[in-house]
Amino acid sequence: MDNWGYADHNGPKVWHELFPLANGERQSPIDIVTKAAIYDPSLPPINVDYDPSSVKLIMNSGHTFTVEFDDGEDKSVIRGGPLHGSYRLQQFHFHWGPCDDYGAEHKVDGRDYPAELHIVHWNAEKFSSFVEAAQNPDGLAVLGIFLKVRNLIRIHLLSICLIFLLYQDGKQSSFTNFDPSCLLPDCKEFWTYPGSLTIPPLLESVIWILLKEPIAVSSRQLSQFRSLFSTTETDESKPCCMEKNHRPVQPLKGRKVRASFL
Ligand SMILES: NS(=O)(=O)c1ccc(C(=O)NCC(F)(F)F)cc1
Ligand SMILES: [Zn+2]
Repeated sequence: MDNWGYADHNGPKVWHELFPLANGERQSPIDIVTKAAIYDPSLPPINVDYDPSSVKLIMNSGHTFTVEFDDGEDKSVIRGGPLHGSYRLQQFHFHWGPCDDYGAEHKVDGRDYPAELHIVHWNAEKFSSFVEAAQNPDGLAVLGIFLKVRNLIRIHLLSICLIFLLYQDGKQSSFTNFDPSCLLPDCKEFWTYPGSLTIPPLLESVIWILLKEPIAVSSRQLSQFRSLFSTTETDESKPCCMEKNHRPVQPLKGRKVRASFL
């Protein structure tokens, strides 16, 4: 179990004690002030090319649930936008809160979304492993997608939840043929800025790409996220459930946010 979490005694307010980068110059998440974003017409569109067969397993990574992919070769990649070259898909996971009113990590003009999806990629053209890439300023690219509550059931997210609900003993469960591009909204307009991992060790190696258009989930699905850990935490000594796992927004410290749209 990690020595950090989201409670008062080990949460974001005290992460700097163990992880000094918490007070660094390019920390994430941030509040996207749309009026201050700089429209950059030279930004090419985002291009994802995911191979559904590269999905490996779904696991409880202690602070969220993570769907991992085979990143041993260039099977599923993201290109374009602010990126130079292709970045390889490694995993995706979610952040949520104790209720539907907040729980996403980034904000837009101070607005909270109830949850946020992070699709994590690493620069396999420049670096030989994810961990090496994670030590470099242009090593990682995370595609951030806001979730909004609409009580139409978004079948794909539902299928993830159902799969995850099947997994019982806190171990990982394998599943095949899942293409995360089905989780993306139709509109790929985005904001981009240089930032960091939003959980310790908070490495400042992430090029953030945040899609403007949220995807819809039902309130019931979000409650499934919160309840998942309560059903799987069979060991009484561990916290009963993961009711929130989002870091507050961090100071911009002079960084510029670019927009792909006017
Ligand atoms: N929430 S986030 O910013 O998308 C995020 C994405 C990936 C990781 C991660 O792989 N940590 C393990 C590492 F890199 F070895 F430190 C952490 C946070
Ligand atoms: Zn994340």
